[in-house]
Amino acid sequence: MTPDWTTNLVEARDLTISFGATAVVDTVSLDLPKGRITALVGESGSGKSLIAHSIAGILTPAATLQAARFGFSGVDLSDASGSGWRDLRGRQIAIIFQNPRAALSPVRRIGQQIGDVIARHRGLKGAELSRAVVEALASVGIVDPEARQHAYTGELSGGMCQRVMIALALACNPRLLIADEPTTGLDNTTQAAILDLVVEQIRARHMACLLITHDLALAREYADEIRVMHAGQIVEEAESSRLFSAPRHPYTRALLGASASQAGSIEALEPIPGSLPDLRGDLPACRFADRCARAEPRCRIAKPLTTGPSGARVACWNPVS
Ligand SMILES: Nc1ncnc2c1ncn2[C@@H]1O[C@H](COP(=O)(O)OP(=O)(O)OP(=O)(O)O)[C@@H](O)[C@H]1O
Repeated sequence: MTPDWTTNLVEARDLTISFGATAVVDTVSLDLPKGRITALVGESGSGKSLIAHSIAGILTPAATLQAARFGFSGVDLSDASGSGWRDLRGRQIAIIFQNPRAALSPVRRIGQQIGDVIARHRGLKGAELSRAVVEALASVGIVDPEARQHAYTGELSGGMCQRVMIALALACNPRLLIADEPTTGLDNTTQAAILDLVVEQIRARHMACLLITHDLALAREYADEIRVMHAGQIVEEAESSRLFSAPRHPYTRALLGASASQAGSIEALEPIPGSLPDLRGDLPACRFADRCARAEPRCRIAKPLTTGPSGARVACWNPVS
């Protein structure tokens, strides 16, 4: 199929990321549509951050990346020397991480840090630059931005630092925001405020957003689309409302059953059987097969991808109907 750049900002087909002979991300296909939030969920170690890093261009050089297609609005993301790559990584793709305090300089005032980015990307100077800095801080809900621009990160709360990170990320009007566990470590109220802000900005700017999280409640509340990862493979893809009301892959079911927010009560919590497989070993085609009560012999040989009537896709021979 030809890429659909009117709908999607990023299209990956059969993306594989390996360390030596070990494929830690295995033939993943992922689209990031404009104006929508796509959440990548799964247990720790399932490959979520490596996918984010590969899109952002910050994948460790120790990793090898292969893909049938890996593009951003027509620019090849796998070709670091290609034209457009530098502009893409510097301007059009922004990433925010957990622990914003570590990503910001402790010795420069926050207004100066935002000013540096705006000056570099938009070429503003003097009064125009000062105005843009204050506007950037105001747009992420920093109260009294005129005064706050002079603060150092040590004088701000964790939630305020994340707002500053978001202001920095959005300062050059990127088209894609990657949010990698952006609210881990923040209290519930601050978490909600930060994610409300991210959603508001994504919608207003018609950006695409990749939200990486292990928190299913958060994905359910804020994402439009969910992609469920297990051991480097995407096992189910669906709109958020559909995935949570009718999960079809046995792993998705197990993940929901093991989540305190989704199980309904502590008594109803059920641990996921087994653990993530050792990716260095001999793996079945479906990497969940050894943990799955519904596995069949063919699950070890091939992994299907079937599309249901709602458009949801499940990589399973024997999905829950
Ligand atoms: N530099 C590296 N060398 C070898 N293996 C690596 C390296 N970086 C990551 N991996 C492996 O790749 C797999 C996926 O890691 P990744 O960080 O993407 O997972 P994740 O789903 O984001 O987990 P978490 O939620 O804990 O961040 C893991 O098995 C990890 O051990």
